[in-house]
Amino acid sequence: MLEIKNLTRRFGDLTAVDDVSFEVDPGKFTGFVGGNGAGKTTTMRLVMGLLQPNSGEVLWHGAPVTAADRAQFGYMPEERGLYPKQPVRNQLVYLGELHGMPHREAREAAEHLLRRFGLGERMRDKLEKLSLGNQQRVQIAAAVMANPKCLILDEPFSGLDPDAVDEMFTVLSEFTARGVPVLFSSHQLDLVERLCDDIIILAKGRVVANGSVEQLREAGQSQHRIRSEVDLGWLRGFPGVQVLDLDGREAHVAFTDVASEQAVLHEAISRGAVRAFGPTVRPLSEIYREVTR
Ligand SMILES: Nc1ncnc2c1ncn2[C@@H]1O[C@H](COP(=O)(O)OP(=O)(O)OP(=O)(O)O)[C@@H](O)[C@H]1O
Repeated sequence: MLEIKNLTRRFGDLTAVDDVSFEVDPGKFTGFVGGNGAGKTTTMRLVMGLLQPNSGEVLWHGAPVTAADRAQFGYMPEERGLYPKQPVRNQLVYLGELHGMPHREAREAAEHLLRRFGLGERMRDKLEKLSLGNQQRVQIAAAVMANPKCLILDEPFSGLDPDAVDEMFTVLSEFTARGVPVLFSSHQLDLVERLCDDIIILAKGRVVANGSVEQLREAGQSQHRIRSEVDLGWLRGFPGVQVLDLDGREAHVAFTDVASEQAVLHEAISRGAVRAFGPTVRPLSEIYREVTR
């Protein structure tokens, strides 16, 4: 397990990462979400030891992370690490060798990955000759090349079309299935909601929400949709109910307690047939707006 404990990093007067703590559990996809400048990249650089914290620490399996541990992490940096003018396969082989793989093994692993990513025909091409989406695939291949024990990926899915996202996710799932913790940052909330087990939301350098998608939804205000055969105007002013949206026979409401939920249901039935009554699934984008406000 990767633990980020009370990390703080300042740049002059700016506190880019402010007492940030969270965990990335084995075998889990943890999405790291936050607006521009929230501190995601800085946190990832601190995890990788590319920046030093002003305070706080990073633990790997309960002990302070070492250079040897980090050498076994797969990292996809924001600035991307590969050379545009070098052939794709050579770069992956070189990376594998840097991580201690014998040449032959590195070459086999690189070729296997590139074929897997649909780039079998492009192995000898310079990176810059590939489309942006394919360059991104190669960057992901580089991060997973040396059988990483932990993956730290800065915006791995940006610039990928939906099919490519699913393809990359399938590849990364092979690592989580083996217990590898994966932390990835993203601006694409719908994608994070769909792919992640856990989510960390960062705003102005601080963690403002942390948990599974279900936990975040439950922690927020619970909303219900009601559809009736008669007008629902009576909901306005009903005790324990906040009307969020009302359109004749259909309403979105929030209950302040379980008792008011039952009271409204009884009242609705007494006034006419109720066609729908149940909690609505809130999109992550809504929760995000709430916690980053
Ligand atoms: N080396 C640096 N020197 C000075 N300020 C920095 C440095 N690196 C980051 N910052 C500042 O720290 C804050 C957090 O930046 P960071 O890149 O970590 O955010 P982010 O969440 O990754 O944003 P984005 O989604 O835009 O990439 C920003 O205000 C940024 O300008």
